[in-house]
Amino acid sequence: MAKDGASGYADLYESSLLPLDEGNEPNVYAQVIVDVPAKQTNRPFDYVVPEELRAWIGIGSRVGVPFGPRTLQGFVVGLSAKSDMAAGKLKKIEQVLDLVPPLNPELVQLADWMSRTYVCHEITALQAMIPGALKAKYEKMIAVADRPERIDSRQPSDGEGQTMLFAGSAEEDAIVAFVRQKSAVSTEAMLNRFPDSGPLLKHMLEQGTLVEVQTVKDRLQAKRILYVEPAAEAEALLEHSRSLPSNAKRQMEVLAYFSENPEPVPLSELSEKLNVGAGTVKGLAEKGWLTVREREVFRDPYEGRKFDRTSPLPLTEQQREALDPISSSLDKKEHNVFLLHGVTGSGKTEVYLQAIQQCLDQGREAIVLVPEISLTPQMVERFKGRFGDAVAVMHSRLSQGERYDEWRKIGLKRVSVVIGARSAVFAPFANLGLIIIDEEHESSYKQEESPKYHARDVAIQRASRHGAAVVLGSATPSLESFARTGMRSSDGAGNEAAPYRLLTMADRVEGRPLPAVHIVDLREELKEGNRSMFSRGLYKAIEERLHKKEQTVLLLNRRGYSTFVMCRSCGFVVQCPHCDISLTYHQVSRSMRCHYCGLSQPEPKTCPSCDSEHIRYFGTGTQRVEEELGKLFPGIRVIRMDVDTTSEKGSHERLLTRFRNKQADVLLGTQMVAKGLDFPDVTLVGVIAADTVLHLPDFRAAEKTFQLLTQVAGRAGRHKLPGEVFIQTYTPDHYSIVTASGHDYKAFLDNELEMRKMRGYPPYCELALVTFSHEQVPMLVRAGESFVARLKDSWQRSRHKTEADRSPYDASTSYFEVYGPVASPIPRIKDRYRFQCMVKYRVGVDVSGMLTETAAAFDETVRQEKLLISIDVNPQVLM
Ligand SMILES: Nc1ncnc2c1ncn2[C@@H]1O[C@H](COP(=O)(O)OP(=O)(O)OP(=O)(O)O)[C@@H](O)[C@H]1O
Ligand SMILES: [Zn+2]
Ligand SMILES: [Zn+2]
Repeated sequence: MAKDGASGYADLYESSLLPLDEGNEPNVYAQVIVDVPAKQTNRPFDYVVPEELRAWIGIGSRVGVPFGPRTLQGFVVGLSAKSDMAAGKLKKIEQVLDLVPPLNPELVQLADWMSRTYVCHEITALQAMIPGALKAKYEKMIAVADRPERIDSRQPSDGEGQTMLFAGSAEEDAIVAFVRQKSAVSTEAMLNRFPDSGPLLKHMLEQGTLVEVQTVKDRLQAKRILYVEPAAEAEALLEHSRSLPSNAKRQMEVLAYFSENPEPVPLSELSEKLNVGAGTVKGLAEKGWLTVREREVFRDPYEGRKFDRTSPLPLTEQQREALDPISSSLDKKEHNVFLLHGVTGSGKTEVYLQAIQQCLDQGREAIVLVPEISLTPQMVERFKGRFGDAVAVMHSRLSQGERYDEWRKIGLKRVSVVIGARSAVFAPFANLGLIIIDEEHESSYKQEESPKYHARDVAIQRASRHGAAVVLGSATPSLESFARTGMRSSDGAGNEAAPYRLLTMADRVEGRPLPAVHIVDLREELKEGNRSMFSRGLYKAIEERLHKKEQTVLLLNRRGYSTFVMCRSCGFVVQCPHCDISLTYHQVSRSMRCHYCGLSQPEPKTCPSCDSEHIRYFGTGTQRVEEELGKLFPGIRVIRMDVDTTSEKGSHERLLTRFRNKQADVLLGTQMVAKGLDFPDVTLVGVIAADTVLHLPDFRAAEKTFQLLTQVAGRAGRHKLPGEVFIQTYTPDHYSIVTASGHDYKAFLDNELEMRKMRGYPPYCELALVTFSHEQVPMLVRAGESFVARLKDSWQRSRHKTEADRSPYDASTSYFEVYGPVASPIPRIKDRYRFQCMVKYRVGVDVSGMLTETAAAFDETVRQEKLLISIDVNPQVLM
């Protein structure tokens, strides 16, 4: 058959299978990505758009399409007048799942970009953009075997059998008519209608008169409730009322009510208000005096909550200087990325709010991303307080229904601001003006499962297509972002064109001072006989707060719990001699290993540095801290906030509200207590052990330590009362701790950049991590080594290609190294061993392309040997 598109179209006209009218609309074909995340299906398939569905199908529509023997959900990613496929092979779209496409052309293009950038299937990217409620649910239904429609390449038609179709009994005819009328019927509905038809149905299915089809359903429907409204004017209602028998008191009351309140009211509300049953209302509806109808409602997670309206604050000079460039970028509808570096309490939120106001005034829309953990009522209040019902809120603690409804408000244009965690970056706005990412340094903006995207990069992609501004805000910007504000390119870091613009707010509002920070050397405490987890300084400070009725925040970071080995006498941490990261302790083998180079050595009995015997793996739990607080300060009221106490829905908020209402003296917790909280009476912050993050086997360990300490310190003294901070540590001289105590981001940056440059880590290069897992180690080693060899080979080939047309002076970007394979830091999960290799490269190298190509060569092994290969471009977690 003709491959050429035009003649393919002509073929269709002749084809008896697809009778098309003359003078058709041009968009007769749809390109559909189907819901099968596999390499073979990772491309659009052509389908015919039937005449009757044409009005409903657009780019971004969800459809049900026949695929092999099944019906699958798919996304329409293109529409065209031509198809390269042979006409006889094309099937029709069976269903459209939404009246309005849930995605738009821009998001569909974004999915394509994501699949190429993050090495994932396009369907995986598309699915990540819609709420869980819209993920496909498949249901078996019965349909009439409509031969012409069902004929396809797999099922050559010989015309036989069709003539037999209606040669059945009267009951068979009735069944066929019934099914035909409904297009498809569930077995259940069928047996309801024809109670004894079980055997006949089976026979009809076997015979081929009926077929079993699979249809696509939503997991969740929009919620509908019954509303009652008057069907006549007030006068007429009262007249009807007078015509009722005198004992129909209830009915009279209802009519009287509607004569005064003509607006529709939910049936349940009416029943409650007037104390009448549904029967009374039904009686009146049957008389034609009232109308009862179903209406869609939104499940509102903030229903009944009042948000006091706020108006814009007069800006401080620093806020004004930060807002101006954003403002003029919005004015020009230019795409720009701003990095707003503002110290804790400098009033970044007010800058966001006023920028959003301007964006809304332009008739454009805004997205605000915040880390899940700081999506507290306090944060929501600030946005709802300023923009009221124009705000939708999306976070994971909403029920699936609530999430779906908040999301639907976007498509229905009921809201123009979305505030949410990572996935809110996909809010299907069509006219975006501004995307704000608060606490931009947070690693939770990176999704750890496929698609392994970073919300910051996705936001910038989207904004560039909309001519929108992006504001990345933080008191402790990530090194990667800061580098993009224009570090000298001779460093090799950042782009010469400085893709981000830096905006700085160096002071807290109203001249409030940053808190005074004390570093406490825990080795000294031990020397002086204090074996408690509280230093004398911190102890006294807590005691003082209890006395003054002020509040304390205590941070205990449990990340890295028990995994590194440290000397309690001198603070020495056992490190890899080749990689400058701490070795990870393995309890089972009592050994320590390096996860970058594979070095392994036994656990030391004494400290290699000071010979002390107090060397062991390190860690403390929040529960133990709570117990000790109770012992030291009898009667102290502690709120403990960690994974154990916050697993229940709403518990996080409840705990914070209790703390805000001063029902506790101390808020003790993990990283959760470090971010975004703004409580006026918190004047003391204590960090139990600052070292826990510092020694993680992660090149970002120092950066994370600095960020965490700066953020948690920033909770103290944000209002009238001045704050004080105690950082307890075994490594008081580490630059991340020293610079954090001085609130000195620049000094930290200088130190850290030096380190990164020396060791070759971002922002001096980019990373990609490939993790292999399998039940058997030899298999892994073989696969890993062969993967690395192929990848290097792919690089050699592509380098020769690109170097041919590069000027001899430009060698700077040509950088590509592969390290490993070595065992992963978590060497076994669920009985599968894990190996990894790390790729270091510079921007300009198409690492995603090379990884895709290399991985493709392992398809067979992956399938036959159950080998798993996971690719993470720009990983945040190296485990
Ligand atoms: N222009 C202003 N005039 C008076 N008060 C202000 C102004 N701007 C902000 N504030 C107040 O200053 C406090 C700190 O502001 P905000 O919480 O926005 O800081 P932030 O920069 O986001 O800090 P963090 O990074 O610690 O979250 C808030 O209580 C806020 O209401
Ligand atoms: Zn020691
Ligand atoms: Zn090493």
